[in-house]
Amino acid sequence: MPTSDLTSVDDLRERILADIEPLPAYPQALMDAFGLASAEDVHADVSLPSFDNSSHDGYAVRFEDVASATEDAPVHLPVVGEIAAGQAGLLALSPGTAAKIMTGAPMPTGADTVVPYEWTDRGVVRVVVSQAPARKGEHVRPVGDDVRSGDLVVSEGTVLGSRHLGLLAAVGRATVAVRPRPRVVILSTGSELRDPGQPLGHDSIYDGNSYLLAAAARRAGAIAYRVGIVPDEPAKFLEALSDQLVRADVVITSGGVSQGDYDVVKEALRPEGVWFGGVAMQPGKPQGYGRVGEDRIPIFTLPGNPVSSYVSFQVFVLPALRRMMGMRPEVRPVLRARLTGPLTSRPGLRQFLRGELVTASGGSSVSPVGGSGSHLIGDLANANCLIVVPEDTTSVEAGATVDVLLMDEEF
Ligand SMILES: Nc1nc2c(c(=O)[nH]1)N[C@H]1C(S)=C(S)[C@@H](COP(=O)(O)OP(=O)(O)OC[C@H]3O[C@@H](n4cnc5c(N)ncnc54)[C@H](O)[C@@H]3O)O[C@H]1N2
Ligand code: MOO
Ligand SMILES: [Mg+2]
Repeated sequence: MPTSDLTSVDDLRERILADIEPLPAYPQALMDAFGLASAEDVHADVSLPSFDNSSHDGYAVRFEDVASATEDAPVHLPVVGEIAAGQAGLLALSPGTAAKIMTGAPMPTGADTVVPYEWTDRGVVRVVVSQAPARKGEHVRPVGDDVRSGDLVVSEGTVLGSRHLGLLAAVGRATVAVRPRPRVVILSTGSELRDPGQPLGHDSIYDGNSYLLAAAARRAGAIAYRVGIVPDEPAKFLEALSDQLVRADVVITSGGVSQGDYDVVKEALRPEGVWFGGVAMQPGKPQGYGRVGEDRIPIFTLPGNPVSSYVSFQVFVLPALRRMMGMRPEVRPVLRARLTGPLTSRPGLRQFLRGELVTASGGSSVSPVGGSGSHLIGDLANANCLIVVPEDTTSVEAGATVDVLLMDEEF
């Protein structure tokens, strides 16, 4: 197939993303929302802090009462009470008095400043203050200093990590609207495939792809159902597929999409209206995408070569899963690194070569790992990045800067 007949990587990705919608949102208890995207803009119902409180253990005072305190001319104040965190304490502090106050405890009205213990004799009945605060309000955390009631605290699409869950709890939210993890069904096609742990004939190979794809889906945040192996028979493939559709938000198949006589996926799904075609990339040239079954479940039919499956997942499936979860489609930063040696690339195809990225203070460098063959899963596992060579580039010199995408576990 001449490269002019191929669909571009970006066109297919955009077509897929235009077809995929976020899954419906539902309210989720905070801890179970970890790692999911917020499906709402959350505004604070309270301010943080919600009352003026002390940042130090010490004495609540009026600034003017202690402003002159020095080591040589300390100020003496009667201690009229004590306020710990969680205790409403004194209602009002009269001029010329002090109240013991603990970190986080509410400031009594009338007091505007806190003198830490270290600047005093820690007196119980009377306190001797031998250092003056620099300003009124020192060691006091005023209402709304951090967050004001009504502020946007988490915006829609934010992937909820520890910081966000901590903040949501801090403003009193017990639940947050999220989108569910997509349920991804994974089918490997190929009569040559065997399950790991089973005996291998001279003409059979182990099914690596369903593990690769299930792990990649799980890493993306999805729930992966690894169905296993389906032989190269259209009727059996369609039967296995229809059995699985009830529990699928997405289906991924591997194998059977190229030009071969037993390319079962293409044969079975083309009549169903699934699109099959060549994409201007290597690995991952033969691709298919469409919808199947009564519920029109999105299906990605990835090529069978293991590296092709991996790259196709990263380029097409991952952005789609992220959109379903209400996340921005791209997750990887595109890094730039200096190439340690020259490389060549096929014209008209975007090539994803395996590389080893080394980051150093003087800048990052990247070296190709292994060859460009789509079957080289050993090298795929050893690499830590993909070097992306654009369609119009056929050679890159040593020392030139290239785009690099980190592998799944590396970011
Ligand atoms: N005449 C042509 N032949 C091929 C072309 C082409 O354009 N013209 N394209 C090649 C490219 S590029 C790719 S990629 C592959 C895609 O093949 P299929 O998607 O049809 O996959 P299969 O034929 O079933 O298998 C290809 C290869 O991968 C191995 N495989 C399959 N499934 C698994 C699995 N689950 N685990 C591990 N390995 C798997 C399979 O044994 C084959 O070696 O087509 C080229 N051919
Ligand atoms: O596109 Mo295939 O994935 O080159 O081997
Ligand atoms: Mg084939």
